[in-house]
Amino acid sequence: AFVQSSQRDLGSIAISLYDNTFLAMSYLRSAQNRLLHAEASLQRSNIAEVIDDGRAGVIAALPEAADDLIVAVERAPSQEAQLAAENLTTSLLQLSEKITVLSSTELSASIQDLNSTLDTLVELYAAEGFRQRRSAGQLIEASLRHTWLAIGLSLLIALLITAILTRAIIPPVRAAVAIARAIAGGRFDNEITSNEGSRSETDELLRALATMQASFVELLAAQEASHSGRMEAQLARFDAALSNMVQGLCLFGPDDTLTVVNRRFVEMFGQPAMGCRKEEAFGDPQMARLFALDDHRDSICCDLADGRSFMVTRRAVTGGGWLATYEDLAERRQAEARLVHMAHHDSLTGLPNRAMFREHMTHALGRAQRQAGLAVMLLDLDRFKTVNDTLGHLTGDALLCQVAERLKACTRPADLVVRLGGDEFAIVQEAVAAPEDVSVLAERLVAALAEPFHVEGQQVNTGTSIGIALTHDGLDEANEMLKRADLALYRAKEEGRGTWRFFEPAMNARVVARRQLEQDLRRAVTEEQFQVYYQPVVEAEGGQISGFEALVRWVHPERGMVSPAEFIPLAEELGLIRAIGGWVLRQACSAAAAWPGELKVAVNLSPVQFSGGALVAEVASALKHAGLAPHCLELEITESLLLTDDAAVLATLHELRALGVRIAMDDFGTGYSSLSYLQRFPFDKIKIDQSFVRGLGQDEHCTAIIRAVVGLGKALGMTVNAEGVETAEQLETLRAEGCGEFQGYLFSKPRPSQDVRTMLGSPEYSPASVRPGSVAA
Ligand SMILES: Nc1nc2c(ncn2[C@@H]2O[C@H](COP(=O)(O)O[C@H]3[C@@H](O)[C@H](n4cnc5c(=O)[nH]c(N)nc54)O[C@@H]3COP(=O)(O)O)[C@@H](O)[C@H]2O)c(=O)[nH]1
Repeated sequence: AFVQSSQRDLGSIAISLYDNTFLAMSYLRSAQNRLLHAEASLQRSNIAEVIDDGRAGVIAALPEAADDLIVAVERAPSQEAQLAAENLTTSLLQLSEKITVLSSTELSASIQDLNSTLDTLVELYAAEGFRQRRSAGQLIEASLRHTWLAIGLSLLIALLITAILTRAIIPPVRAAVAIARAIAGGRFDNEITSNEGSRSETDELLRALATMQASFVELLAAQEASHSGRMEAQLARFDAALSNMVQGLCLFGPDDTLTVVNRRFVEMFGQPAMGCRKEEAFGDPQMARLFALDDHRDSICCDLADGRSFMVTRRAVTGGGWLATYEDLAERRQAEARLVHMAHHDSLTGLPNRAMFREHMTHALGRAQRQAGLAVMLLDLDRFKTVNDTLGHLTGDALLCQVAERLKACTRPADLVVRLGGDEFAIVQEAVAAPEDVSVLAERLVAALAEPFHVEGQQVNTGTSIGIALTHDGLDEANEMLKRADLALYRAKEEGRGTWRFFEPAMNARVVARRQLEQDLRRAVTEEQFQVYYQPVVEAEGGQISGFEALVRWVHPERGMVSPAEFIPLAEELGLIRAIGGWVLRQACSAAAAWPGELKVAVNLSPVQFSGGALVAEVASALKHAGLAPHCLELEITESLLLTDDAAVLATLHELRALGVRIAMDDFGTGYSSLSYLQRFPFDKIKIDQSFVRGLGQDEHCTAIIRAVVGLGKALGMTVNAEGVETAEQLETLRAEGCGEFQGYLFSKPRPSQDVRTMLGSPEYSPASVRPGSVAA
């Protein structure tokens, strides 16, 4: 900084010398020259006596000299010089003013005075310039001195710093190198000390080394632990493998002493003395036979004195020694027998399976040719899928076991009861003298399975349908008989389940037709070949339409309109009902949203739609999408859904209710314990099954049942709907019994969506105005 300041000062002096002193002096010299020229021209004019010409030269020179002097004033190197220059300028200007009144001599004398004053002034400027030059020289010398001093000081400081750093850094760095070498050499117990809290590089380095050493120690400990853990796990696995071997095992070392025996070996032969040679392992010389194998025979059968037989297998061990395994031949035979049993029996029910059925049939058909006839019955549980879907597979399995027991209880020991798979059972009845023998058994079976089951504390109702095939031409074959029984079973199910049918040749065609229907239905779902029809629900009081029931129709491309009674059970069986039911729900909600007022729409739900857990969300989404108020949607469920006290079904019903939709019990009275269902859930509506309405006037029980249901509905605060009302007489009776609303052909058949407005526009749906026979088409 000092050197810089000196140089700056020197620079200023040099500039001042040039800009002020030298330039000012040059202007002074210029002014002097002008005066000298003026004086010279004055003298020349005196000599030539052309005085005016000489005076003219002076008049021109004086102002110019004054201008030069003004510059010299401005650049004066000191105040003294400046004052002198100003005085001279003033004198010059004064002379210039008096020039005309002065004589040539006076003028010449004045100019000479001015010249001599100018000389003095030049000397003054020169002296000032010299003074400045001298101070520049002094300054340079001082600057040089200071520069050397600064260099010397810097060197001293540098030496000092080097010494301090050397003392502070090198010992810790040496220590760090030694520690790093020790760590690299595998020593991890080095004592590493560093200055606590210090942020110096060496302390940081030492701390890093300490951390590194600690990490190595941890890593080694972890490796060791994991290695010994692996070893232990390996040993445990090895031990578990040895202990769980079904064969006995012993291992002799290279010195032919007993080294290892497994648990099974001890169970088989007792504990031998370990570390002994084979002759001494057991006290009993008989037992030495167990080790009597030589290297040339690797497998022998060894009979012990106690009657047991073992298959002994010997193997040489790499590195010397040998091991032998022992298999109890009696156990092997038992295991083989178990395998044969498993191959021929169903693991769930313990009944013979399909393989056993075939074998048995081969023999039974041979016997049938020689003796009396043979019947194959094929049984399928009714509503088993619903039980499985709603109550879960464990309940389904338990039900199948109970069914197996009942089937066995109904048959004779000579009959073979088989589980073919799923809910399909078969019975082979031998020594059949006449078809009636088979019918008697079939009837017994249907009745036995129609009785409620009690599974895991719940009552489950199922039933069975039976297809029967009889030997008839002596050329029968197991598969063919099964196929015929299957066709008969189809017919039994079609005819309402809970019944049996004998095979008839015409059934073949029906089954082919059903298979075709299955295919068509699958396509119908993808191509949405459905329509929703609407049947009005009429209020008893006032005869107004309060809503419509949505009923699906399948518009088959070739067969035309197919009844839901035909395809809904099939859709349930094929797992298509969720797609169809969801579609109907969305259509019905959208249609109802467009109806005037607060008309309700009732949608039928299949029990299958309750499984899978998506129903509530599906209903909520249909309502939201259509913009329909939840209380305008009524969901109809059937009693079959409540076959059991299934908590999940009830929870779903409560969730649906929480959405705000209404829940109706459809086909009421057709189940086994209809009344008890009403306890389980607070329905909004009960729909009396059509069969009771149809029975009015013919069967007095029907009137009694309707009266009871209406009374119950009133007591429980539920609307009672009578469906299937076809005649004015039925209507009158139902009205007299107090039914709240009606549905039936008497008012209208279900009709397509576009007819709803026409139905609503009809002058009156008042029961009084509807004459029997005036049913809308
Ligand atoms: N899970 C679903 N099931 C549905 C759906 N749509 C219909 N169904 C069920 O199919 C069964 C047959 O229905 P359908 O052929 O439509 O018969 C209904 C009416 O047409 C019929 N009905 C109405 N009034 C009368 C009458 O006066 N006489 C007479 N003989 N029949 C009449 O009754 C059926 C209505 O039944 P219900 O549902 O019990 O009120 C039927 O079980 C339908 O439930 C569907 O979308 N999903």
